[in-house]
Amino acid sequence: MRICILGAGSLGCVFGGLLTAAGHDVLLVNRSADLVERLNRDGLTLAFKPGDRVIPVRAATDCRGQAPFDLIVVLVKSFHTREALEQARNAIDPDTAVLSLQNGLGHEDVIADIAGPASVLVGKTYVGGIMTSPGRVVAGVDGKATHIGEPDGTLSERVRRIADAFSAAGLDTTASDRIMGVVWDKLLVNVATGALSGITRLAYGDLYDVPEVADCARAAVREAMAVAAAAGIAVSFDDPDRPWRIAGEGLPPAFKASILQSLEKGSITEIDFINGAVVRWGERHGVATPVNRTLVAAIKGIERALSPIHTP
Ligand SMILES: NC(=O)C1=CN([C@@H]2O[C@H](COP(=O)(O)OP(=O)(O)OC[C@H]3O[C@@H](n4cnc5c(N)ncnc54)[C@H](OP(=O)(O)O)[C@@H]3O)[C@@H](O)[C@H]2O)C=CC1
Ligand SMILES: CC(C)(CO)C(=O)C(=O)O
Repeated sequence: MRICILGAGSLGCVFGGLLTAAGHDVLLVNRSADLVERLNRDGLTLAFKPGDRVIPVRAATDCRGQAPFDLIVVLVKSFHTREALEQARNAIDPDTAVLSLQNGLGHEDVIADIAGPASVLVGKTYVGGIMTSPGRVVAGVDGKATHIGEPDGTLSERVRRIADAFSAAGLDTTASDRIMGVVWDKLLVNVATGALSGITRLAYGDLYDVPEVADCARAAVREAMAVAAAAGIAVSFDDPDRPWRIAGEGLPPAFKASILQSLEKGSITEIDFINGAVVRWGERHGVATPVNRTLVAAIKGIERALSPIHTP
């Protein structure tokens, strides 16, 4: 398959590296010329528990001159999606599937705007990646599932084909007929810990030690579950404690949720797509979301206090 990883950062490199190693024709796109040069010169190093694996990869700073891809996997941060896809327009044709594996809600609308509704695939992943230096990524793949699907839940041939290709590459992937439920399951996990990590500045080891934080996390998840129910979306959890627990499962005590990582880099965060999405969906469906609203306000305030934020 001809695949573009749009936003080859921490997570994109894990998917791009493993799909390249499995024999697919993969282009890793990252706007950093320095990173692209290193990847083309030295290959990508994926660090797994048993040891490092160096994978020769093909990288570029954009999609200029590229023929249309079979699949584009969107893995820029949520606030970069529109810009990145606009820049990749020439590499999208009616047969190109565009799959977001980003956290949060709302990416599919942006993809549909630019690539057309027929291109849109929906996905979520529990795979993790942290780029520890340019071109070296610590990968968390074992036991971490990825789910992809058509927005309407159809188990199409293309979804099955892509899921099979990902699984054969070592990325355990399911073709899902309830992908919107899967999307909300992951949203609940991010709602539980993301904003609270950013506000408290605590890594997971400490975050889980503060009972008041746990109470607040469960309250935020409870609101999001009420919104999902009002919207007719069936999530897998009935206890708000589960998403809170799952967020930290298998991660080292020093692990920091991505919202905290963004703030520590001086960047804005994906809060609008996570707790912010719960607030917007709550307004749409008549469900009050005061806890999520407050978490959004606090993170927005921190982003402002850290300004001048680097322009993303
Ligand atoms: N990392 C993880 O473990 C997980 C991440 N996710 C989700 O995956 C998405 C990506 O996260 P992550 O990999 O951590 O983020 P990263 O910031 O590590 O990677 C995104 C990369 O995209 C680059 N980029 C930004 N704009 C463009 C553009 N226009 N064209 C090409 N490249 C661009 C960024 O460059 P620059 O650095 O200059 O901004 C960055 O290197 C997010 O939605 C996140 O929530 C989901 C599950 C786990
Ligand atoms: C690792 C996990 C699941 C929870 O922190 C995450 O998605 C994030 O930090 O954004």
